[in-house]
Parts: sequence; C-alpha cells; structure tokens
Amino acid sequence: MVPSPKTILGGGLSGLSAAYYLSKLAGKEKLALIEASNHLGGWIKSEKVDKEVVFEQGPRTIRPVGAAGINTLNLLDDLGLNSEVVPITRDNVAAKNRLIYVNGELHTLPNSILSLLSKQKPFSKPLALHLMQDLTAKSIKVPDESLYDFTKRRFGPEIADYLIDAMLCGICAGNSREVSVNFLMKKLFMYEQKYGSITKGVFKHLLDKKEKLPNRGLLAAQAKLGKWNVYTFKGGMETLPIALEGALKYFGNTQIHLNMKCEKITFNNDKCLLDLHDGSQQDSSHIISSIAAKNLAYLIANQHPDLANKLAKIKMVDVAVINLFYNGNLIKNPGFGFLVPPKEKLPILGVIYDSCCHNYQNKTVLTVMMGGYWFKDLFGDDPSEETLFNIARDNLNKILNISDEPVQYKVNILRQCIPQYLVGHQQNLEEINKYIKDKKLPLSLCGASYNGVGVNDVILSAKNAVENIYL
Ligand SMILES: Cc1cc2nc3c(=O)[nH]c(=O)nc-3n(C[C@H](O)[C@H](O)[C@H](O)COP(=O)(O)OP(=O)(O)OC[C@H]3O[C@@H](n4cnc5c(N)ncnc54)[C@H](O)[C@@H]3O)c2cc1C
Ligand SMILES: C=Cc1c2[nH]c(c1C)Cc1[nH]c(c(CCC(=O)O)c1C)Cc1[nH]c(c(C)c1CCC(=O)O)Cc1[nH]c(c(C)c1C=C)C2
Repeated sequence: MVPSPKTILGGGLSGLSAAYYLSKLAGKEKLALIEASNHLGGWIKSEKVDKEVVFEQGPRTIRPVGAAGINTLNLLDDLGLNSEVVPITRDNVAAKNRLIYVNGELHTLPNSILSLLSKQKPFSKPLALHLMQDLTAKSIKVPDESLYDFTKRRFGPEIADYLIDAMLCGICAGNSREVSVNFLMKKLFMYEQKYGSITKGVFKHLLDKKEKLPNRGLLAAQAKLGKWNVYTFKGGMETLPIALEGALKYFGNTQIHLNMKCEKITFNNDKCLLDLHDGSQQDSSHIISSIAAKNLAYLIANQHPDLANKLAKIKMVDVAVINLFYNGNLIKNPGFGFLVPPKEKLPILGVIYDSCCHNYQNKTVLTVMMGGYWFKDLFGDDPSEETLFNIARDNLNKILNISDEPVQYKVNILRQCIPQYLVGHQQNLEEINKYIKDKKLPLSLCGASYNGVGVNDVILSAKNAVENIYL
C-alpha cells in the first residue's frame, strides 16, 4: 500500500518554506501542498508596472538580524538568490529616516545617541529623559498587559501615544491598547516583572550569554559586515516564493495542488482526512497547517470545538493597500516612510516611500496603508476602490505637498491579513500546543498566527514545525 503523504496546508511563505524544509528531510517520501487560491506566496505579491517599478502588495523589506534573520539569509543562500538581494545599509536615508506625522507635521524619529539626548518634536523633552522614567516608575505584578499600558506606565504617555502606537501600526496595523506587551517587548516586560524595573533587568543581564545564533552563510556574513539595516529583492518580494516553488519542483517529491481549498479536517487515530473543495478527499499521515489560525479553527470545529475556540481567539485585521507611481522626485525629505499614530485620528496608517528603498531615478513610488484595527469604523464593510484611492491621494497631497496625479495606481483590500497577538496570546498558544500534544493529533502549526508576524518569523516557524516532526 502507498503510504499517505504528509500534507502542508496553505501555500503562503510559511507553507512553501515548510514544504522546502520537509522535502530536504523527507527523502523519497511523497508530500502534498494544498493551496486554496491559484497563487503561491500568500500575501506576497509583486506586480511589475514598468521597466523597474514594482508595486508590492504585501511585505517589502526583511530584517537581517537575530536567529530568524540569519536563518532567512541562509535559506536565500541555499536558493541561490544572492545576486537578487538589494541591501539597504544603516547609513542609507531609507534606514535612518523613519518619520511620524503628528500635529500636522512630519517628524524624524530619533536615530542616533545624540538625537536621544536632544529635545525633538513632537516629544516635550529628550527621549532619553522619557526612558529614564523607568528608574522611578512603580512596578506592578501582572501576568500579561497591553503594550500601551506597559509603555505608558514605564515611560509615560508620549512614548505610548507617539512611538509605540505608531510602531504597532507599522508592524501589525493593530491597537496597542489590546495587543500584548509580549508582541514587541517580551524581554522588557519580563525584566520589570522580575526586578521591578527594566533598567535593573538590563544591568542584571548585561553579562548574559548572547542568543545562540545559527552559523552564518555567505549572505548573512555580508549582511553583518556590510551593516545592512533591511533588504529587499531586485524583482520584488515575490522572488522568494517563486524560488521556493522552483526548488520544490526540482526536488520533485511535493505535489502542489492549487485552487484546492480544504473545507474540513477529520483526525482518525494517527491519520487525517482532508475534505477538499472539489469534493475529493486526501488521506494524510500528518498535517502542517500554515493557514491563519482562525481558518484552521473552522476546519476542525466539528471534531475539536475546544481547540477551534482557542485558535479562533487569534484575530486578524483588514488592510487597504494603495500603490501609487508618479513621474519625478516628489519626496522632499527622503526616508523609509512615515507612520500616523492613531491619536491623530487620520484615515491612514502610514506611507512607505518605496522609491527611496529602490533608488528609482526620477520616479516616486509610494504605498499608502489604511484601515487595520479601525478598518470597519473608518470605511464600513465594503468601501469602493475609488473611495479608498481618493482618501489615500488627498492625504498624500496634504502631508507630502504633492499636486501631481499618479501615472498609475492600484488599490487592494487585504482581508484578514495580519494577526493580532492580543493580551493572553502566550497563554492561549500554550493551551493550543498542549491540546495537540495531549490528544496526539498528527498536526503541526506554523505561519503568522503564532510566534511572530514578520517574514523571518514565519520561515523560522516552518523550519521548527518540520524539525519537531522528526525529533
Ligand atoms: C500589508 C502587509 C505588509 C507586510 N509587510 C511586511 C514587511 O515589510 N516585512 C515583513 O517581514 N513582513 C511583512 N508582512 C508580514 C508577512 O508578509 C506575512 O506574515 C507572511 O507573508 C505570512 O505568510 P504565511 O504563509 O504565514 O500566511 P499567508 O500569506 O496568509 O498564507 C496562507 C496561505 O494559505 C492559504 N489558505 C488559507 N485557507 C486555506 C484552506 N482552507 N485551504 C487551503 N489553503 C488555504 C491562503 O490562500 C494563503 O495562500 C506584511 C504583511 C502584510 C499583509
Ligand atoms: C501601516 C501598515 C504596515 C506597514 N508595514 C506593515 C504594516 C501592517 C507590516 C510590517 N512591517 C514590518 C513587518 C515585519 C516586522 C518584523 O518582525 O520584522 C511587518 C509585519 C517591518 C517594519 N516596518 C516598519 C517598522 C518599524 C518595522 C519593524 C522592523 C524594522 O525596523 O524594519 C515601519 C513602517 N511600516 C509601515 C510604514 C508606513 C512604516 C513607516 C515608517 C507600513
């Protein structure tokens, strides 16, 4: 009898990465990858609109640091993508200039020791003094807390309102009053809980061994030596899923099924059965689910309602992405882009200056992101593309003083695209993993819903999920 294949559910970046790592470990074992849409890469979509200009719908830059950052660079080495990478080094304006729009003005966020020590708008005193509030702030014992409450308690309201609120918009389009402190500041929160202040924790841990990092391949070594801040790809981010798909085809042991939504999963002893959109069924010895937790919840709800309830707690938000391309250099103060803290009550979350990262000559390419946690309140259930475009253009015209019309633009509404790690996320994750372990379900989880929403995180989550099967 032919053994049932291991199945990867979802063909986004995490599903493709899981298939890649699994292919390398599985030897001759057959694998299946099931993807609901006709496209591999999930939210990663790059559309070429002229000779050099690319409209990115999803991610556009990757960080090269930490274990997860090195892991991605090593994967790029393996895939032979070295010559496709475009580094943005720490001395590049796109790395140094990150802006926020507050009180009708754009302000550069502090990017050097000197700028931490001097008073800079919109802050009422030097940032260093805000940070020093931690020394005298009263500590409280709590199991988890919102990012907003934590930063307001430790550093004061200006840091929470301008810096943290804006940063959270620029990473998960979320509300810092609901997102867990562990999402961005796990270590700092642990220091406060253990030692009474972040500063004390930092000093106590100064001599700690550094995080164990994987060996650096060629690209990771170049990134360190060359002081890369972030990087992207010449032909756009889709270069990565395309290369992963190519590698899977080369290995030849993964059958990729596109347009094949999974509608139900039934676990039976140590086997699983997937009901597919076309009425067929797929037997599987193990499922690696890379789809959003709330989508997985729906598939298992009948048989495992308790697990489904826990998975469904991991909420997602909608983001409208408006790419615009203009002739000429329209950005007076180049940089990475700007974020708008929610306190400003504007209908946009932020704008990325894509042309600054790619060094396009005499062209301006911008991406406006809108909605997130506030999508429905701002735009209702089903805003038209025209409405969203007009809002994006009017805000750009006002904030960047642009009077030209774009040569081209594109509006996409990314429904349920970014997970929100709400207060209690960590505990919920532990309960999810315990349930799967206790019931001995042949199920592994990876993707943006669990241990980090960035490109690096989802690739590493896939690698860990695969390696844990073979432990
Ligand atoms: C607007 C935006 C900007 C971003 N910017 C950055 C950035 O600059 N840097 C960075 O590091 N990260 C960024 N990210 C995050 C990063 O892009 C994502 O976290 C990552 O791409 C998620 O990959 P994934 O595979 O986990 O999920 P997805 O991309 O959601 O893939 C899941 C796949 O599963 C499929 N699927 C779902 N249900 C089923 C089913 N029932 N049956 C079969 N298939 C199914 C879907 O069709 C999809 O293809 C951004 C994300 C967004 C949305
Ligand atoms: C306004 C909406 C969004 C912008 N980017 C994202 C959203 C939802 C998504 C996103 N951006 C980054 C990540 C990865 C985080 C990681 O763990 O690596 C994700 C999921 C990268 C990022 N972008 C900004 C920051 C501060 C970061 C964190 C890492 C880094 O330092 O590079 C800034 C930023 N994001 C957006 C804008 C307009 C912006 C402006 C300064 C858009």
